[in-house]
Amino acid sequence: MSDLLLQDELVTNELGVSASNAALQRNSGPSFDEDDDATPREADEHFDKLREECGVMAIYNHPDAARMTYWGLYSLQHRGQESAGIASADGQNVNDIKGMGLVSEIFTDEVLAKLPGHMAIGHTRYSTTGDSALLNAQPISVESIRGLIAIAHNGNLVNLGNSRERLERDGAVFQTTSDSEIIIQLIAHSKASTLVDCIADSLSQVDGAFSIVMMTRNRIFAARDPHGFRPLSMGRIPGVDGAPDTFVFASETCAFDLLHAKYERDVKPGELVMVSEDGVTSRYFDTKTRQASCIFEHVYFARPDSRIFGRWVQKSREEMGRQLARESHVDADLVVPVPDSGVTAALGYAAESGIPFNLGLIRNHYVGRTFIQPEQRVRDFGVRMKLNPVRSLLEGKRVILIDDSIIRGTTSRKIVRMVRAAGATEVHLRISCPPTISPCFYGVDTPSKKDLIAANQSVAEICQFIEADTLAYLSLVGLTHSCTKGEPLHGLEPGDFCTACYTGDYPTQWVDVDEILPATTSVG
Ligand SMILES: O=P(O)(O)OC[C@H]1O[C@H](OP(=O)(O)OP(=O)(O)O)[C@H](O)[C@@H]1O
Ligand SMILES: NC(=O)CC[C@H](N)C(=O)O
Ligand code: SF4
Ligand SMILES: [Mg+2]
Repeated sequence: MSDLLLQDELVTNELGVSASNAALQRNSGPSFDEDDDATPREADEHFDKLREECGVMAIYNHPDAARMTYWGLYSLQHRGQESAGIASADGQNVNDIKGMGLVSEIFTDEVLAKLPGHMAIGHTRYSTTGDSALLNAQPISVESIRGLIAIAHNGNLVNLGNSRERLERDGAVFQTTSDSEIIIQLIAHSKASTLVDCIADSLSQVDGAFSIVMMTRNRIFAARDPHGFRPLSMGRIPGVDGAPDTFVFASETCAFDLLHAKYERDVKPGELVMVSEDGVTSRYFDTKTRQASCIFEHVYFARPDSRIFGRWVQKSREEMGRQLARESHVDADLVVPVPDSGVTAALGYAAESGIPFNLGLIRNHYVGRTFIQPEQRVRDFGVRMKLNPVRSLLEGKRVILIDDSIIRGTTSRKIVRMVRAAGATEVHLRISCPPTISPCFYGVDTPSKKDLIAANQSVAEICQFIEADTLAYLSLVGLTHSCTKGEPLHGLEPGDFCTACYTGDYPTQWVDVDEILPATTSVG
């Protein structure tokens, strides 16, 4: 038994926070059976659509632009599963088709045939402002004196103030209750002389997180907010036999691989890129703001096969695991990841500690992400439906479980019990980020403070609640180090990340958007 195990109170060291649970009170809180009273049918009836983040995609100069966008969105499905849409243009007309549900459910061959043209933009949505309804599905198109313009947005605006009322007084007719439409209405009502100036003018008026792609009948635009909260990359498919190249923009570079597009660069914070028949041009609408890219993209959201903010997610996650092993070692027989997002960090932890790695929990691939399910009963059932222990691996073993984060504590509590019930003699939990103590206002729908377990309980109390023998989180220094280590050329410095959900120190002023745009399906 390690020293860590013998300690019963919160242990804070230079790098991390940890706690042990030698005096487990296994009878405190609801019992396993009480937690599990949702039947499959009840759970199914209450199962909300999975909610993560939005994905955006754009393509310029391809004969089958809508189909390419479809494939790109398919790779970005993990960023949003509530609704999806594609708008295409052929130089004259813009058409769009949107629907509720998954990309593959909405876009059949027949539907894609109704989206002609060599340009397209697309979106997979997970709502943060405005409810999850067809009218808020994206791309959103608005007619202006400069023609029709369509937008797809990942992020969340925070300074909406009275801009919606002001625009309505100027004659804007809003079609949606989402924040994204404000950007496009500001463009349509800008007094600047050219479309590019109108866009730059609009983008410099809004604050918060926006990685956007836009399309007119003959141009594509891509832009990122000055903090660079959300990712957005540009890729290129070389033209065959002297034909012009195809340009692609996507939230994550994993979308490029399927299209045989080569990653070229990130759209920079505060940059507006335009692609037209004259080629690619770029300008900055803000150069003074400090970068604050979302570190949670590296911890949880993005796929490990994506390069985010100039750095492979796989590299960051593996290093998080290694650093976690250095900060909070515990003697054990087996390192077991909590799939999916815990897998890469667990590989790093095992490599650094020399403790064998194995898949002691098997994931059902037909159940998605659970942490933002609306009802506790459903979340409880969702975890059990999704993850199942491998008794033959766990029996008689001292197990270290590795997960990327604890939000409400639902997953951890279930998994620790599950692994113990499968015969593990000790269960130690290691988390590859610091305690999540504050909600996000920048496009990730983490719950309010009252539901974030680490905002209300100490690490020792959480350890007791989840019934682990010990619990330790990665330190903030360890996390930023893991996302920057060995990246001298393209990556970010530790200070270039937003870490507000671990510190409560937000890079922008924020307003609760629900107060400004209440979730309602009625418009006008
Ligand atoms: O403390 P909780 O409220 O339970 O939330 C934390 C869990 O939620 C996430 O997993 P999720 O199932 O959403 O997705 P994943 O398959 O990508 O890990 C995260 O990876 C944790 O496992
Ligand atoms: N998660 C997101 O990026 C959401 C985009 C936008 N705020 C919406 O609610 O539609
Ligand atoms: S608050 Fe957290 S989740 Fe939100 S942008 Fe900042 S680091 Fe990312
Ligand atoms: Mg998980």
